Amino acid sequence: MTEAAISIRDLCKTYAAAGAAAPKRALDGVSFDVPRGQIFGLLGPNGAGKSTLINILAGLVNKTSGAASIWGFDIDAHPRNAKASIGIVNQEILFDPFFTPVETLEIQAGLYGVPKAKRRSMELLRAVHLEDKAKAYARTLSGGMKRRLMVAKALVHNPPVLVLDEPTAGVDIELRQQLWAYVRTLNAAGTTVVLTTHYLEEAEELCDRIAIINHGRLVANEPTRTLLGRAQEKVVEVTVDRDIATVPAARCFEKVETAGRLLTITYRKDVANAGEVLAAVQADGYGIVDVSTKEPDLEDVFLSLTRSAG
Ligand SMILES: Nc1ncnc2c1ncn2[C@@H]1O[C@H](COP(=O)(O)OP(=O)(O)OP(=O)(O)O)[C@@H](O)[C@H]1O
Repeated sequence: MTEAAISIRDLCKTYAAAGAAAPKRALDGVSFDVPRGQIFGLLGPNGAGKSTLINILAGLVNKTSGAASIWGFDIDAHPRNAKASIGIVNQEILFDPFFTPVETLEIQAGLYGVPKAKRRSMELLRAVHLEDKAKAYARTLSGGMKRRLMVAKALVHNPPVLVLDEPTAGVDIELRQQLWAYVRTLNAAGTTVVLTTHYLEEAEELCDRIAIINHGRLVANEPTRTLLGRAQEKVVEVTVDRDIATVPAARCFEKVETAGRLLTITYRKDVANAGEVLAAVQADGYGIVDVSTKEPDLEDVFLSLTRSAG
C-alpha cells in the first residue's frame, strides 16, 4: 500500500491569548508524510511545536487549520478510526499507581473496546520485559519499568502506528538500548514508529527518515542519510613527523588547530577532499605519520538548519 501512515497538510495551531500572554502560533503551515513501515524521527528544539503536533494527532489539541490523517483516516471525518490506528506514549508517565501492570493493560484495552478474547496483556508485558511484575503495584515499579509499561499500554489496541514522545528522556543508557531494541523489533514486525527526541544520536541510530521543526515550521524532511550528507564540514586529524612550528595554511583549510605533532584540520567536503588536504600538509614540508577522519553527525546538521531558520 502506498498511502502514508500519517499525512499532515498545512497544519496550523495558534494557542489563544491567555492573561497577559499574546496568542502563540505553535504550528505554522506544517506538511509532511510519514511513510508506512518506517521509523520516523520528529526533531526540534524545545518549544518547536512537536508536542502540539502529536497532541493534535492524539485528539487532545484542536488544530486551528489544515488537515491530518492517520492510516488513511482523516482526524476530523473519521476520528474513531484515526484514534484506533495510533498508539501514543506521552512524555509524562500516566497511570493509576494502585493498579497492577496487568490490570492497567486490561483497563486500557477496555477503554479501546478490545474484546476480552483479543486482549494480549501478558504477551505485551513479556515483550517489554515486565512479565514478572505483572501483578506488582504499578507504584512499586522503577522509572524505567513504568516507561516500558507506558509503551505496552499504547499497544493494547494493536495500532499500526506507534508514537513515542521523548521515549528515553531521563532514561539510563542500558534501558535506552533496551527500548531501542524493542522499537526495532516492533518496527520489524510491521509497526510504523514516530519518535520525538532531543537525543540526536537516538534519531541517527534508529530513524529511517527525519523531519525537523523549528518555530512551528518544517525545516527538513529527508532520509537520515541524506540529512547527514548535508553536513559539509569534515575534520581530519593528521599526526606529522615533527613538532609544528608554524601553522600550515592552504586555501582548502577552513580551520586548523595544532597540538604538538597533531594537526586538526576542518575542511568543507564540497570544496576539497581528504587527499587534497593531506597533499597541502605535505607541500608544507611535513611527513604524515597517521591520519584519522571524523564524520559529521546529525548535531552539525541540526544546528545549521535550526540556526538558519531561527
Ligand atoms: N496550552 C498552551 N497554551 C499556550 N501556548 C502553548 C500551549 N502549549 C504549548 N504552547 C506553546 O507553543 C509552542 C510549542 O510548544 P510544544 O510543547 O508543542 O513544543 P515542543 O516542540 O513539544 O517542545 P518540548 O520539546 O519542550 O516539549 C511553545 O512556545 C509553547 O510555549
